[in-house]
Amino acid sequence: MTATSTAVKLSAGTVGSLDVPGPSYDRSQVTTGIVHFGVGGFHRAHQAMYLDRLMNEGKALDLGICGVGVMPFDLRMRDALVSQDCLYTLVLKDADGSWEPRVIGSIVEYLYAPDDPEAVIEKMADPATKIVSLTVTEGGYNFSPVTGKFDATNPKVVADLQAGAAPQTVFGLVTEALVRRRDRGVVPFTIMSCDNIQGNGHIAAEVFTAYARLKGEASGDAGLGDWVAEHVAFPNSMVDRITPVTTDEDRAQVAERFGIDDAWPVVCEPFTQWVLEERFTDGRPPYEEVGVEVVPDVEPYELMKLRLLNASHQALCYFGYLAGYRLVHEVCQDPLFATFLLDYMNREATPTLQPVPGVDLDVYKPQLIERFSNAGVRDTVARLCAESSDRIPKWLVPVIKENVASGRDVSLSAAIVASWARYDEAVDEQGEPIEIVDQLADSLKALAQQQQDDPLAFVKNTDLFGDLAEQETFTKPYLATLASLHEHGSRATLENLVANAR
Ligand SMILES: NC(=O)c1ccc[n+]([C@@H]2O[C@H](COP(=O)([O-])OP(=O)(O)OC[C@H]3O[C@@H](n4cnc5c(N)ncnc54)[C@H](O)[C@@H]3O)[C@@H](O)[C@H]2O)c1
Ligand SMILES: O=P(O)(O)OC[C@@H](O)[C@@H](O)[C@H](O)[C@H](O)CO
Repeated sequence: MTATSTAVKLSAGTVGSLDVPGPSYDRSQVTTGIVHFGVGGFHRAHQAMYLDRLMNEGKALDLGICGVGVMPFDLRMRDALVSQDCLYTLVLKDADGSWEPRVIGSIVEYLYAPDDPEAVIEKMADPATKIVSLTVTEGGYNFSPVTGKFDATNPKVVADLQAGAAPQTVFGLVTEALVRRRDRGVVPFTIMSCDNIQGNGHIAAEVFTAYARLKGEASGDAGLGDWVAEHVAFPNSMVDRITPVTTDEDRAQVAERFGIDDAWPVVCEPFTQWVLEERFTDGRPPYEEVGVEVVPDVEPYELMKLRLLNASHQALCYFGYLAGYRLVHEVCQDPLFATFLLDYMNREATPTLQPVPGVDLDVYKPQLIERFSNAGVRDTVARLCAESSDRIPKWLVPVIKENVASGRDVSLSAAIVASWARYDEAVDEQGEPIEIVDQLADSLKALAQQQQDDPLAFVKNTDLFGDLAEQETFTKPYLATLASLHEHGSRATLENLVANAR
């Protein structure tokens, strides 16, 4: 879709003339101090926005962001950002239909790694770079959710480990930069994960150290893994802001409402939260001055967010899709679904949480339903159904395992897993095909299709579920829900689950 003819192409030259707030700082004076892998919607709605807030106060101007993409998909982001001097419009969409725009200027350069891996490595090796941050999705960490160990058999990792290979992965690129810093006597940067993974800093430490050990072994640099483990900081963080995929309609609306021709604006909800562990090797922006909670221990916040918000997203998406919904707010404005979500949160997620400093869960949980119900955001059920094999094992399976181990009921969590298994049969309740978007789509569909003969086939996948298929506390409600989904459909199944929970 092309922007309306009166819209002005966003650029360093035009930003000052727009009728929308933008950088009050001189971007030509901003230098790179943060390298970020995975510049998608979320990074631009969250970390880059917080930094822009600081820059608007005249701070952190030496900590501008250099975005890096490693995936083919990132070519589009490179072209979009480079065409507009890395500026973009961030639009907060309120439930009342109002839109609040701001042009963000904290990303100052963008490198597409396959174009020039050496440039990316040297950017990170530069002593001016203090932090390498990541939003590379749950799958980007390349670890088994069951064992927590790095997958050294990934073909791209295997290729990066070859002597003399130009690195393609975030592991290969980052490790080479760390080697250069070590050899040049430069303090290592902090690796700051901003992905939705419990203990994201611990996991980042695990996978980057594992890669460094393998690289060290392959290149005769035996101490490399230990050096990374000892000298690199990996803060944990809890990150939160619902950021749906930008649509062509969003682009057209940004042009029409604000007169900005922006190749890739970002839209999101007004709510934002970032709780960050204080653990950095070489300083950090004074994030606490712009609303970030910097704390010694992030774990209670992470558990709360991943098990209440993210797991609830999975709780609503398959049942919602099967019931005919395509937009998240429509699902959550349906009282049956809202009740089911709150039942899951109260009965099964909450008993696995720790006390969360400063947070009243009785306020937080209904607030989630309100956020999900924001009709302005137009988040899609499809976004939540995608890459489920990276999400359910990391967010919901730990809740189930903890409850099973403590002898508590898991009926609702088991039902959510059953709804995923039913969804992955790839045919909806009207007999129409469902497109399963998942890197494991083929194997998941094959398992789901076997469940007419073997109803436990899907959950016998031990890579995703460990030994849950052998736990009767889990299998009993799982089998009951799966049978009900086949026999009565999504809505009637939910009605029954909700009634039984009373
Ligand atoms: N969208 C949200 O509401 C939201 C909110 C909180 C946290 N997050 C976190 O941010 C992540 C990204 O979300 P998004 O909305 O920006 O998605 P997105 O699809 O817009 O961007 C994802 C980015 O990750 C990159 N990526 C994917 N796999 C990779 C890999 N193996 N190696 C390197 N880069 C890889 C992609 O190329 C892309 O640049 C989520 O997976 C989640 O962990 C998202
Ligand atoms: O982006 P993912 O894959 O981590 O998960 C999908 C959603 O649950 C997630 O993006 C939420 O919208 C987000 O975590 C809200 O802060």
